[in-house]
Amino acid sequence: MSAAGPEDGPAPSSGVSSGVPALPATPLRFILHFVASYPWWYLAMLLFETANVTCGILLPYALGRIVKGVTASPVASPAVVDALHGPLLLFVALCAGELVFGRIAGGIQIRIGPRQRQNVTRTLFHYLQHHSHRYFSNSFAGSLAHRVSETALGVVQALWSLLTEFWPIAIVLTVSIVLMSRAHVQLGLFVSLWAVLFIGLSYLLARRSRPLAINASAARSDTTGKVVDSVTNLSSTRLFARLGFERQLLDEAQVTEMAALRLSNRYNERVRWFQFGAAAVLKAGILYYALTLWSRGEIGVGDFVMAVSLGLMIINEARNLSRRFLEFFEYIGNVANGVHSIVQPHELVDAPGAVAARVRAGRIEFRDVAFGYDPARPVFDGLNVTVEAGQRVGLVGFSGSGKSTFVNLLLRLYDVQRGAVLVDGVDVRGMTQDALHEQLSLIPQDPSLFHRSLMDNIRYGRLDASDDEVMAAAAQAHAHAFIMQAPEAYDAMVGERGVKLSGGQRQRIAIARVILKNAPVLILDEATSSLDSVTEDAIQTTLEEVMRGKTVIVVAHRLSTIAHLDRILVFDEGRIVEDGSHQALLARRGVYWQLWSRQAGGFLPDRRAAS
Ligand SMILES: Nc1ncnc2c1ncn2[C@@H]1O[C@H](COP(=O)(O)OP(=O)(O)OP(=O)(O)O)[C@@H](O)[C@H]1O
Repeated sequence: MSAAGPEDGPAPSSGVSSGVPALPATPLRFILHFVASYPWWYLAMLLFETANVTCGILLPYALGRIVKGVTASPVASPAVVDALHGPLLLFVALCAGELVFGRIAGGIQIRIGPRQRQNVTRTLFHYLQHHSHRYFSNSFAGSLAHRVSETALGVVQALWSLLTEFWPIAIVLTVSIVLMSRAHVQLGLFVSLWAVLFIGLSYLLARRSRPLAINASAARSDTTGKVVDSVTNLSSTRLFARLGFERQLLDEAQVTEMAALRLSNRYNERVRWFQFGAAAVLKAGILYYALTLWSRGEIGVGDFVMAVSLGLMIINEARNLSRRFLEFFEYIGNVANGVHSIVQPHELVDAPGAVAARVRAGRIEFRDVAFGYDPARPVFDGLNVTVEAGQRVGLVGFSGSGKSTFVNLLLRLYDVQRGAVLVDGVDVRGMTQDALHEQLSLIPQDPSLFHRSLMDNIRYGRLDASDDEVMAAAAQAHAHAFIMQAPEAYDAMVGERGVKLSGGQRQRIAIARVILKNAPVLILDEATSSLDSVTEDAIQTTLEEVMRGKTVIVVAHRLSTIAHLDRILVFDEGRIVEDGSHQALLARRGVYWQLWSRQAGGFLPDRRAAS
C-alpha cells in the first residue's frame, strides 16, 4: 500500500458544495432577502396593485361628479344628460380598470406565491443540512420540519401582506385624504388627524403582539415535534403499553400551546376592540360633520356624497390596516420562530481555504487531541495515535470509554478542542466536509435507510452507478438473494428508516452501499452484529475483500470480530491503554486479556462486571 501524501484536486465523486449562502438572522430582513429572487415580478405586482387601487379610489370621485350632474337641475334635460356622459364614462373605465388590474396582480400572486414558498423551503433546507451533529442531537426532527414549512408560508404571507394590503391601503388613505381636502380643507384635516392617530396607535399595539405570536408559533412547533417523536417510536409505545401515557404527554404539550395561543388571541382581540370602537366613533363623527357643513352651505350635495363615501372608505381601510398589522406581526412571529432556530451560525463550516483533498493512502493521525461533548468534561485529553495507511485496527474498551467519540472526531461530526485529527497529513478541518465524507465510509451498527426503493438506497453509495453495478454490490453483500425474493425486488420500498427490513437485511444493504462507494477509509461499527452466524461468516468473507487495500477501523463489542485484525487499540476512560495485535495483547495479560477471558457469550462485560 503506497503511503503517498494528499493530493489537492476534486473529490472522487460529485456531491453538493458545502458552501451555504449566508441568510439574514432577523425576520424582516430575512423576508426582504427573498424579494431579490423575483424583483421584476414584485415590481410588476406593485404597479398593478397601484393601478387597481387608484381606480377603486377614484370611483367615489366619479360618483360625486355624477351626483353633482344629476342634482344640477330639478328636471332632466338633454344638456344635463350630455354633461353626465363624461363622469359616466369615467365611472365605467374605473370599474373596468379595477377589475383588470386587480386580476393581473392576482395572476402574478398565483404565479409567484408557490414558487417563493418553494424557494424559501429549499433555502432553509439547504441551510439546515449544514448544521452539526450536535445541533440535530438537540432538536426534534418534526419540530424543525414544522418550522421550515411555517417559515416558508410566513414569508409569502408577509410579502403579500405588504404588497396587496399595506401598499394599497397606504395609497387609498393618501389619495382619499387629498380628495377630501380638496372638497373641504377642515374635513380633510379632521380625517387625516384621526388616521394618523389611529394607525400609529394600532401599529404600536400590534407590535407588542409579536413576542406573543413567536411564543404561540414555537409552542405549535413543539407540539408537532412531540407528535412526530411519539409516532416514530410507536412500536416502543405499544410494547410498553404506553399509548395513554403518550396521549397525556401530548395533552400537556397542547395545554402549553393553547395557553400561548390564548394569550396571543386575547391580546389581539383587545386591540380589535380599540380599532372597531375608534372606527365607529369616526363614522358617526364624519357623517355629523359633513351634514353640518352641508347645512351651512359650505359643501354641495356632490361633495357631501363624495366626502361621506370617502370617509367611510378611509375608515374601512384604516381599520383594515390596523387589522393587517396584527396579522403581519403574526406572520413575522412565525418567520421569527423559524429564523431564530434555524438561521444560527453553523458550528462546523469549511475553512476559507479548505481543499477537496483526495485521500490516497488513508493514514490517520490523532495528534494531542483534547475533546469533550461538554468541554468541562473531556472524553480525550491529549490523545495521540497513528493508524498507518492500509492498517486494519479494532477499537475495544468498556462502554463509554470513547470508541464512538474517536470515530465521530475522525468523521468530523465534532471539532476537537485542542490538537488535530489528520487524514493523510491533512487536518480534517482543512478539508471540505464533502471531500472528507466522500472518502470515509461508515457502516453503523444499526443502519437507517431512506423510505425509498432498495435500488435507490444502495445507489446512494454512488449516484451514477448503473443497475448492474448496484446488483453486483448487493450480491457481494449477500443481499441480492433476499431482495429477489420480494415481488417488487429492487423496486420494493423499505419503509421509514428501513423498518420493513430485518436488522441483518438493513446491515447488508448498508454494506452494499459502502461497496459501491469504495472509499479508501472504512469504519465499521460492529457491522455484522445483526447477522445470524451463517450469514455473518459469509459477510465476514465479503468484508475481508472490501477491506483489502483500505485503512479500516472496526469498533467492536465482540472481540471475536476483531481478533484477526492487524492491530487492536484498547480504550479506557478516553485513553489508549493497550496497543498491539491480538496475540501480543493476550501475551501481556493486561486489560485486553481480562476482557478476552471474561467476555460472556462473545460480548464484552461492562466495567463493573469486569472489575
Ligand atoms: N452526544 C453526546 N453528548 C454528550 N456526551 C456524549 C455523547 N456521546 C457520548 N457521550 C459521552 O462521551 C463518553 C464516551 O462515549 P462513547 O460513545 O465514545 O463511548 P463508547 O466507547 O463508544 O461506548 P459504547 O461502547 O457504549 O458505544 C461517554 O461518557 C458518553 O456518555
